[in-house]
Amino acid sequence: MARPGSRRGGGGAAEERAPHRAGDLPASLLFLESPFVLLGTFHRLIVDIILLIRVCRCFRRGLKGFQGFQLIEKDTRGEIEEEKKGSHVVFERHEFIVSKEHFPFRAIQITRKPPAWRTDAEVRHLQNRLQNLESFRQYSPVLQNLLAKVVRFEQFGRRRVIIKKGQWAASFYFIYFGTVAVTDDEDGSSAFVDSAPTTITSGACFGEVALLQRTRRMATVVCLEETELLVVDRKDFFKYKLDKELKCELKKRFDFLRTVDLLETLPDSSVENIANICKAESFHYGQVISSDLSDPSNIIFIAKGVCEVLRLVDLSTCPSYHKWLSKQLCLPKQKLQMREKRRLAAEIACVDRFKSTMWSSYSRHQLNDLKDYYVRESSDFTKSRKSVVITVDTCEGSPFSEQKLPPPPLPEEDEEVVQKVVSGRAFEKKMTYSTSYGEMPACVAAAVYIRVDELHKGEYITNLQDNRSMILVSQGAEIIRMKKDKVEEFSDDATLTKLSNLMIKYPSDDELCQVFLRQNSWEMFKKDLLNLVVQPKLSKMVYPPHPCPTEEIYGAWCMNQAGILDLSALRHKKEPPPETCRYVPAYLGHAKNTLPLIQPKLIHGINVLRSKLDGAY
Ligand SMILES: Nc1ncnc2c1ncn2[C@@H]1O[C@@H]2COP(=O)(O)O[C@H]2[C@H]1O
Repeated sequence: MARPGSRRGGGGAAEERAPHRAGDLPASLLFLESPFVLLGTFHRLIVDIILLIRVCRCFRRGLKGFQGFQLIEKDTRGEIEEEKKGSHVVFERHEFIVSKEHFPFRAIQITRKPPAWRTDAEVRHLQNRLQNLESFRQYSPVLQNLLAKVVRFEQFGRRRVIIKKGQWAASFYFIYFGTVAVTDDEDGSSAFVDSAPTTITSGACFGEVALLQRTRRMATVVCLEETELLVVDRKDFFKYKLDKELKCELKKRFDFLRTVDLLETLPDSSVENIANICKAESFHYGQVISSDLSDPSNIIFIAKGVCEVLRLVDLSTCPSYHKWLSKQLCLPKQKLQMREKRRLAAEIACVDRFKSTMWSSYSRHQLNDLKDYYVRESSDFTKSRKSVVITVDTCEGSPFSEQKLPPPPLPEEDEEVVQKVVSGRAFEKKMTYSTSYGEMPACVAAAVYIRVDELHKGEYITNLQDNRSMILVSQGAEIIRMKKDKVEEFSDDATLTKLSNLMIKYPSDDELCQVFLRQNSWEMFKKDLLNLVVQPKLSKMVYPPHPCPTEEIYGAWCMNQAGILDLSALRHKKEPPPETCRYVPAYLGHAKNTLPLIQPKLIHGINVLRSKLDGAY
């Protein structure tokens, strides 16, 4: 039997005749045969494999910070955890990223299966998960089940274009997580420069128009952030009659817009076009619909329910507040005796008589000079009213500053100081601010939300006369929000005139402040009256129905936990607790780009020193 080795030399007699010597072998054979060369090659191979493993590990670590980590199989995740145990302690980013808002890992696994492979239990699981989506919830349970059988999961990063304007439609989308913008350009770049782009957020759906009307895409849809979508492909869209549901939705929007007085002169086709380019959004009670209504390019229609327009009024910029405060802070501590009152009245009458005598003693010429003087004074006063100058009280012990100096510039390198200013801590204790009514302690700088308007079904809001930021809050409403130029595109002359003439004017901050102060004193009176009537009955009870508030309910400064600024506490010169800062600092729109001059506290009411109501009975 021929041995394998015998064939290597080519067989033949010559091999037998002349045994091989190393020098005679071909180079390739030499290479194979040398154990050192073999070892070297093996070593290189091992080094390459180790390098490859390291690179893969780096990639996997990197992926964990990315949401796509969810797409890595579970076993791989386990492996990574194993590797972690031996390595340094690292920040587990995915622990924080995977939240209930993201599409869960198990649901992703189900959507990755072809529809035929999904079990009933898996379809039910998916259907339950999709209940988070407002637009999905509206469908009948049967349709929901059918959709759960076919949806695909897709995840895109910021700036990724999902739908390109002008292309034929292939899919319909539900947003599970994230926000997309609708733009008119093809690459969606305008969404990142537009201050208020048209957005669609989680829970809503898009991409139905081109499918329903069998036309090309009417707009580009681009991701504003990392976005998770559930996709229904064209064939499933028609197979499960999703088109019927969406046509119903479109009809509802059309019916509503038909009732809006602004669009009453438009033909049905134009209203239908407008209905095509908008979405109805539902908001629960108390949810903020828009935190800044000042953008004139948007228009919001109230399709259902009621919305409130709120204004966060910074009382520390309102002259009426300072006038009111100056009166409150000068209130006599004790109730005046009758005799004392008479004496004061007599004094005032004396002063008045003296003044009137003086005025009548002036000549006409002198009176004119005086008038000039006062006009100049009052114009200075108006100027000073516009800007509240803040002064830092440098003298220890005194809560009120005598100097009216501009605030000293902050040393840039002193980060701690900057931090303090930003957080509002720098304004504690030592700060006063000067107003036309004198120095005010910073602790009375307060801001309050005031309702300026209420919008009902069929009403709309746009074109605010001034650019103060207003907040729109839902009272359980459904709204339709769109760009004004889109409405204008389909409008006739009558509608355009109506739109351009529309100017919504709300009272100034100072007027709102006056309303607040009036309401506040009425609230305080009601409270006092209630105490007067209810207290004697309560005192007869062994246990009060609610625990009585103690001194501890006072947090920082003179603000209690119910958000009532207590000026009577300020009069008693109660020392504020030093470092505790439990009040809510108000975020004011006008201070967006600057450091806050003064940090107002968000309050609900003001408590002042009041005389007892006992005498009223
Ligand atoms: N103004 C808008 N507001 C909300 N969604 C819109 C608006 N304009 C277009 N869309 C959606 O963006 C989608 C783009 O593709 P379609 O035209 O298929 O369907 C469109 C609508 O679903």
